[in-house]
Amino acid sequence: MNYNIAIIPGDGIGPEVTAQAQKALDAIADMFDHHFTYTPALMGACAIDATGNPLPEETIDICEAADAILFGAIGHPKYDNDPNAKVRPELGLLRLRKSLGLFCNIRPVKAYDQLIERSPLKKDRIVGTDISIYRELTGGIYFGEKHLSDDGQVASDGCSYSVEEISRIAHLAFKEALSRKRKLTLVDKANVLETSRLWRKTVTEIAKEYPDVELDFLFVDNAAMQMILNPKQFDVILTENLFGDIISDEASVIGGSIGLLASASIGTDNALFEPIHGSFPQATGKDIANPLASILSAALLLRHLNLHKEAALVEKAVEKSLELGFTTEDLNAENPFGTSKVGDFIADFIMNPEDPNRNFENIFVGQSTII
Ligand SMILES: NC(=O)c1ccc[n+]([C@@H]2O[C@H](COP(=O)([O-])OP(=O)(O)OC[C@H]3O[C@@H](n4cnc5c(N)ncnc54)[C@H](O)[C@@H]3O)[C@@H](O)[C@H]2O)c1
Ligand SMILES: CC(C)[C@H](C(=O)O)[C@@H](O)C(=O)O
Ligand SMILES: [Mg+2]
Repeated sequence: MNYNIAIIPGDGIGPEVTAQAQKALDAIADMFDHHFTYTPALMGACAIDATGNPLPEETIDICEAADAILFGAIGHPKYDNDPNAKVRPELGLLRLRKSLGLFCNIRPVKAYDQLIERSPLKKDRIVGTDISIYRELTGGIYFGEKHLSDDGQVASDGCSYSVEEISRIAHLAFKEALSRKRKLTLVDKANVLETSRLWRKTVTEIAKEYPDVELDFLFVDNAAMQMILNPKQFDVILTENLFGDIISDEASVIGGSIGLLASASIGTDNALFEPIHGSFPQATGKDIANPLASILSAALLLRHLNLHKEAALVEKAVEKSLELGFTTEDLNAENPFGTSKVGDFIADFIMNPEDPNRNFENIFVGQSTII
């Protein structure tokens, strides 16, 4: 089959990790006789440099025409450190999510057995953790009215949600729970925020349509603590935009590195796949960033295209790399492998799943470890 994939590498480590995900997709194409046509597109600081606009019109057109979008990361310190910047790379991503209607961001979190000893958290707390975070992505405080007073002394960001915005992601989260352990936790701040009270009311109403799903509620401050104290209690978490952003970075510690956390941003007509991490500017060009979040995002992309066998093979390759310690320095400080070497390993495993040792020697060239 032929698939048209838009590729947005972005800034910082974005292009490096996306290149490894592309290697994995190319290997899948070879193995399963698919054809992936990649159309590159600009977004973020690189797009500002090239066009003055963090999200050029052409990028939206390319994404709308694609079967799926693979995105790396955006962001640059020159904007992070300048509160007066008129235009920002992040605006590109926010506008893309909004204009493609990518309202549902799914962030799977798991404790890989192979990495249990690498997590900074105690083993018995995290073994078996498997959470699916459903983060609302096109509403809330991210998209509310912003204001800065003329004298620069007062600023505000409005937060609003409609029943419709809450309902459409809530239904998807309940359906996900039905296919898992049948538990859904709504994370909110209903003791303070009007928007959170609307979330509780709406989700409680929708729960009547899913009697087999156990629904519970946690205030976000407590949820942040429970995530570290007892993450195994969670199955599906449903939450609004800002809380989902924060709680998913926190949850990534369970797995051992944010460099492992993939995500799918789903809308009615489009879908975009991206690591949850940012452009990690300190690592740019050093070949040290973990590419597995991007590679696992490519696996989610394959699932979206209904290529489940293919996705499972990519996931198996990732698990093998974790098992052998074939990983970057965030997971393997003693004997780290480069970003591109990890990508080579994954592609090689995909092409030789029955004989994974075949090309190890080539890949290990220049590395002190011999497995
Ligand atoms: N989706 C996105 O594009 C996205 C997400 C978050 C942040 N950002 C942007 O990225 C820039 C940097 O932000 P930040 O430093 O807060 O977040 P970040 O995710 O880029 O990095 C935070 C820390 O996480 C670790 N990390 C991140 N990615 C990693 C990887 N692939 N492998 C190994 N370790 C990794 C590093 O220790 C790093 O210092 C900012 O401009 C920010 O706006 C973009
Ligand atoms: C870069 C930023 C706008 C973005 C967000 O806050 O959604 C990022 O942190 C993420 O998690 O994808
Ligand atoms: Mg984030």
